[in-house]
Amino acid sequence: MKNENIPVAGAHVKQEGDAQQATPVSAYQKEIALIKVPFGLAGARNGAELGPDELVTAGLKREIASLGYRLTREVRVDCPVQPANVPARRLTAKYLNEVQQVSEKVCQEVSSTLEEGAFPLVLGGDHSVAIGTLAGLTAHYQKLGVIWFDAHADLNTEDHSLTGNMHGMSLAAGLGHSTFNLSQIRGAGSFVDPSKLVYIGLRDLDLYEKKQIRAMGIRAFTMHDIDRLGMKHVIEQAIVIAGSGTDGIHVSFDMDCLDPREAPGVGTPVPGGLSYREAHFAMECLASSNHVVSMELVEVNPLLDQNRHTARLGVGLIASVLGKTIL
Ligand SMILES: NC(=[NH2+])NCCC[C@H](N)C(=O)O
Ligand SMILES: [Mn+2]
Ligand SMILES: [Mn+2]
Repeated sequence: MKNENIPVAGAHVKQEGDAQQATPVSAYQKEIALIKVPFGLAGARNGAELGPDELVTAGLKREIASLGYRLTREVRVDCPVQPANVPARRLTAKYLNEVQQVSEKVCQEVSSTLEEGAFPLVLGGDHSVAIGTLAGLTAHYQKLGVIWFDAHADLNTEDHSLTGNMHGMSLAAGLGHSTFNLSQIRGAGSFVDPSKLVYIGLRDLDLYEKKQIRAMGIRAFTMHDIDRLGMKHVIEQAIVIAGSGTDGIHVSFDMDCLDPREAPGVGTPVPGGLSYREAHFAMECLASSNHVVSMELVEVNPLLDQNRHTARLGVGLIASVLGKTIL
């Protein structure tokens, strides 16, 4: 049930020779659904549940409108919050039931958005919200490419996680490695194809995750690779890997891929991350590739932020994916 009118972001990016005025585009390219997921129980610290509202306060809707997109739906997924003084039920996968509930709701919203022909923009929340996003996307797209911007690989399973935090397990669920995986989510499609998955920004991996990346042959551009090759080469390669022979690219953007000096408001900061321009440049290249079919931006933690810096940066990066250019 592939949508013929695949809504791609940035389709209106001005090409050389275009008139100065914004180029009119057909409506389907310019429809967007905002799916807010205020869920933070699967993260390492409190506060990621405040991310969606913070991004809106930082001007997200204004930015979307000024790029000429019509907001076709705006939903706030009803998410469980931690009851006071009740300990997590399991240590191997904390708040598993809650993650499952939220994943099903996110899956439904993403599916409906795609059926309507709009572009899903999912706002986390911690990175466990990606499980629901991937579930909804795979239901719609047979061959999904994924570019995962993150300091972390989020490949842990219940048996291998050292923390029990499920935001570190979302891709294991997407690939079908963990016991809790996409097949347990009502409405989900098939697992993500590891050969169509690309990491960008990795620099903090658990031993099991390193082994998995090697064993599966997953393409991973670590910070070392970005230093060595430059973001231009990295993002171009990533677009080829995730974009060729697929129905489109999903951009899963964990704000902790950025250097903590740029994005202090994240729950699991790791030094030595992407610069402001590296991140924007990658988003701009994704926009002009015309391959991006959905995006999620996660792990904005307003409680740890300074002057809304991280949320504002997040809004800017979303704008770049949606086609905002400097000139
Ligand atoms: N989405 C994230 N920020 N994930 C961080 C995961 C950190 C660590 N690898 C863990 O499994 O707990
Ligand atoms: Mn992550
Ligand atoms: Mn991360």
